[in-house]
Amino acid sequence: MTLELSNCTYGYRRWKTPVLRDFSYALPEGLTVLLGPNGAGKSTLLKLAASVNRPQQGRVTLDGAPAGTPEYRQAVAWMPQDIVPMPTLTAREYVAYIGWLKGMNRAEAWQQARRALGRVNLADQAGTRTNRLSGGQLRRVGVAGALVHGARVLLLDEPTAGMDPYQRRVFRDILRSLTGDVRVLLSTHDVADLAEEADHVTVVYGGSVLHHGNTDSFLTHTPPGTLEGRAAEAAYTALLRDRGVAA
Ligand SMILES: Nc1ncnc2c1ncn2[C@@H]1O[C@H](COP(=O)(O)OP(=O)(O)OP(=O)(O)O)[C@@H](O)[C@H]1O
Repeated sequence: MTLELSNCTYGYRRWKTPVLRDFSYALPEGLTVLLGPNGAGKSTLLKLAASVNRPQQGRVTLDGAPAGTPEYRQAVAWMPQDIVPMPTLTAREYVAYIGWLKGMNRAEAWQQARRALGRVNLADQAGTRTNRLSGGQLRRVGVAGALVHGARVLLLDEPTAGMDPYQRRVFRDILRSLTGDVRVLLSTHDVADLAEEADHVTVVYGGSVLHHGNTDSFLTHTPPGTLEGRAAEAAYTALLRDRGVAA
């Protein structure tokens, strides 16, 4: 199963330089962490892969089938960077609604929403309206929304932002519990937290891929003498500096 962006160009304004230009990328197996400075194009890449936005040029495909079809949307889950609460919906209704939008029937979506909320430790908030949840709780509802329909590709935009350390651990356990050929592309600024857990690391800058490879190859950028537990952060900083990026 391959999610692929081929020669994609995307800009938010026609008269401005595109954010991504002739951008090609194939999502590898397992967990890939997507890193890059603010404004590098991480969210833009995720939105193209999620078929939320369409490239002005190029193609986005899953096993060769084009993005935007119902099959594609069912196979691919996207958690946006900003989860917008819906004041009229409870956490469970919100997650079930995502399941329904992704093609589940109502009963199944309702059932799976309960399960997904349980996985993010929010079963006790299932009946709380989403506008009454804390920022971290709302992000966990977003993660539940990405899990609800059993997608084969998870695109998660800064899923751990605002989560407390315990919930970040719960989230890492969820990632580890994904079975079968589920591919995950996850953007984060919590470099230390996640990069060492990943199978692959992709670093983007200025709309291009600055580094892409398995985690070991990323960690070779760690300068000698780096404190234990700081390897990923130090590797990231060294990599940007070596490529002349002042982030
Ligand atoms: N809706 C929008 N309208 C206009 N420009 C946008 C919009 N969204 C993003 N951009 C611009 O596109 C570029 C890439 O933004 P993007 O959000 O993809 O970066 P990012 O790597 O996710 O950044 P961050 O780490 O800050 O979330 C930035 O220059 C940003 O200002």
